[in-house]
Amino acid sequence: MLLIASDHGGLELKQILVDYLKQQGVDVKDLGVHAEDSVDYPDYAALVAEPISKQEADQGILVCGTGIGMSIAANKFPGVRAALAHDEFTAQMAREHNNANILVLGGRVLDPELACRMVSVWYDGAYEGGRHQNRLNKIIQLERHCDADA
Ligand SMILES: O=C(CO)[C@H](O)[C@H](O)[C@H](O)COP(=O)(O)O
Repeated sequence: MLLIASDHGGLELKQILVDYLKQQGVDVKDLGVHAEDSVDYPDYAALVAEPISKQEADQGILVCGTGIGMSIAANKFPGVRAALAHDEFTAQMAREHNNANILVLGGRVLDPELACRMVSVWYDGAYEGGRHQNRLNKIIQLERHCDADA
């Protein structure tokens, strides 16, 4: 199951991505927004990031105007690796090197066709592990360190 959510700035692209993912046969759960009224992106980042942090879901997509706010908010959740991608290369690396469990996109910056291709390379890609796992382990250590200081 792939979770997806946006704020109002990402609504249009999110709807395109939901349709695209369904066409591709992906089991996608749309957690909103469903209207153009102004909302606060941290509320929607949490709807996707919290279940992933709790290991109740594996991966998700977040969309806001630039992708910046959603990335900042989602990465507050332990175990979440939310990657803001701008093109096919960064989306591919987000999977292969960072094993990003959330892909973040900017609805006001990306061409929708490009965004669909980015979602595909990330979703269908494979994490390379190896030297990259050492780095992800260090991120886990950083989370534990911050937890211990709290
Ligand atoms: O959080 C953001 C930027 O980092 C998102 O792009 C938001 O969608 C954006 O800030 C919303 O802006 P608005 O003027 O309230 O529509």
